[in-house]
Parts: sequence; structure tokens; C-alpha cells
Amino acid sequence: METPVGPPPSPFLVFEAINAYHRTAAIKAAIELQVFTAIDNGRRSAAEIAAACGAAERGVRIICDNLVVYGLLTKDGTQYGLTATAKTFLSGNSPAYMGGAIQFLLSPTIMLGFDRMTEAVRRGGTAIPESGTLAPEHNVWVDFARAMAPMMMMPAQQLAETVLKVKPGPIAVLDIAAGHGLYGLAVCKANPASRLTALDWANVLEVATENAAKIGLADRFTTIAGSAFDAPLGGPYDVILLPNFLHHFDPPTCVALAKRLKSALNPDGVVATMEFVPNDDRVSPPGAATFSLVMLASTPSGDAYTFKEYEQMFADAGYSSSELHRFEGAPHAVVLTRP
Ligand SMILES: C[S@@+](CC[C@H](N)C(=O)[O-])C[C@H]1O[C@@H](n2cnc3c(N)ncnc32)[C@H](O)[C@@H]1O
Repeated sequence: METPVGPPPSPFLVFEAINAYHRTAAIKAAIELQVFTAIDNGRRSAAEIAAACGAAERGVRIICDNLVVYGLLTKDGTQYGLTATAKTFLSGNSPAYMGGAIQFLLSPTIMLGFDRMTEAVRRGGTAIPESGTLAPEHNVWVDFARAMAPMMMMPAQQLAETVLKVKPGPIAVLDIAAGHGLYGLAVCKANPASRLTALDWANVLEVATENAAKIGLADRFTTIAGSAFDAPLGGPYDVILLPNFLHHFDPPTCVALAKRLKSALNPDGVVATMEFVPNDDRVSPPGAATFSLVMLASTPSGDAYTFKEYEQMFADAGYSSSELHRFEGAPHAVVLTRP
């Protein structure tokens, strides 16, 4: 008989996965009550934090102890402190504050999709009615445009740098499904000779238009309201940006869109697709690989596609070449495709 080697299996991973929502609830409450900001402002004991946040001392003590266990706070005696991560991303005093992202990431629409995961797995697509988040003018995208913009600064910068290396000079840029508009605006800001057209649903474009004005780029910014699949695109463009859009659809739909975009692209132009691109094994790197679950929860047939799959979709749409650009430590990547 074989002698068992190593420690016996532990149920820790199972409990951790089942109870993962405890962390979600704790961080949501702490963000909503601005616990991190209170600590950053010098409130250190549960009583002081509770007074600043308008909450009960017992509630604050328990939530803060749990946040210490999760690695987001420190504790010295009865005094709480911020870890570097919390100070940078969760204190309202920080320019990199991302607590507002819960308005989208934990919105009722997204939570509904995850709540109905068993049904989504059975069907192979979202159990949210009416195509999930892909219903025309879905309000969740206005939340996205407002709540997720701070998290998009760095990837927008990376996309702009990648594009401008291959397309400097006076260029016409079309940003498909622009959302907050920050991707196209980053290109426009870095290249004063560029003009930007942002396409999205009319309600979402209001946010992009506000951002263009805030950045001082309103005079080089126009919009096309409607669906990327049937709104007249105008053009021709030198650069078409496709940030975080193709993942919502199945490959034939992506191919149809890519064909449509080709007809609005100059022959020496480029399509820049920014996406979560997992490796061929589909389980690494973790940030890109696990994005497929978001698509299963919230769309009828979206996915996290590999580079080979993007390359094939663009080839099927008649493009000549695609190349992958990764950024160290980031879950997103850019696929540059030429007609
Ligand atoms: C995940 S967000 C991406 C926004 C932005 N490009 C970014 O990367 O942060 C998806 C965007 O697609 C837009 N959208 C959804 N369906 C669309 C369609 N059929 N035509 C145009 N835009 C659409 C949504 O309004 C939303 O702004």
C-alpha cells in the first residue's frame, strides 16, 4: 500500500473561496464610510475613526481588525494605520484614489450577473435579462465611465505611447466605445496634431465630452452617438482605438466589427485593441485569465481572448498583420493591427 506523503489536504482554499464575499462586504463598507480617509487624516483608534465616519465604535473596530487581517490596514496596540496600498488607492486624499470603482464593480447590474452564475454556466452566457450589459444605452456604462476613469489613466497612457510610436504626426483618431474617453484623449493630449472622434451611446458620451472639456481638448474632439455596429463612422482615420470592447462579443461578431472598421481606416492606418489577453493556456496570467468570468456573468457570449484568437479574428476580417504589446505587471495588453 502507498504511504501518503506531505500534509493532509486542508479545507482552507474551499472556505476562502466560499467566503470571499466577506472581503467584498468589508471593503465596500469601509470605502462607503471613508474609513481609510479618516485614518489618513490622523484618526487612529476605533473610537476616533468611528466619530469621524459617523459609525459605531464596535462596528469600526470589527471592520478595521478584519482589514488588518486582509493586509489593508496595520494595527499597533489599539491604533490603526494605512498600508502603502490603502494610502495610495483607498484614501480619499490620494490622487490615485480608486474607491469610486465600487460604483461600477459592485453595481446592482454586475452583482446580479454574479448572483446568477450557476444559471450563466448552464446557459453559457449571462442570466441578466436583455443581453446583460449589452442592452443599448445601458446605464451601467455611465457608472463605468464615471467610476472607472481614475483606473484608466495609466493604461490610457500606455496605449497612447504604443500608438504614437507607430503613428506620429497629424492623425485622425476614432475611439470606439470610448466610455469616459480617456484613451483617445491621452493620444490627443500627447499629440497636438491629432483630432479625436469618440463613439459610444449618447448617454455615455456626455461623460467623455465633459472630460474632453476638462482636459482642454474640446476643440479637437467630436462624437458619434450610437452603436459601433451600425452608426455611420465617417473617416477615414489613421488610428482606430478599440479599448475593452471586443471582449463583450463572440468571434463572428468581432470579425464583423473589424471588417466594418477596416472600411473607415486609411490603408496605412492602424487598429489598436486594448484588452485582457490571457496566454494560450487560458489560466495565466491571473488578472487577464480571470476576466472571462466577468464576461460569462454579464454578457451573452463575451470572453477573454488570447492573442492567437485576436490575430485570427483580424485575419478573418481581411487585415494583414497583428502584433502583441504587453506591459510589465499589467493585466492588459495592446494588439496593433494593420489593414
Ligand atoms: C468596458 S466599457 C469600455 C470603455 C472604454 N473604452 C474603456 O476601455 O475604459 C464598454 C463600453 O462599450 C460601450 N458600448 C456597449 N455596447 C456598445 C455598442 N453597441 N456600440 C458602441 N458602444 C457600446 C459602453 O457604453 C461602454 O462605454
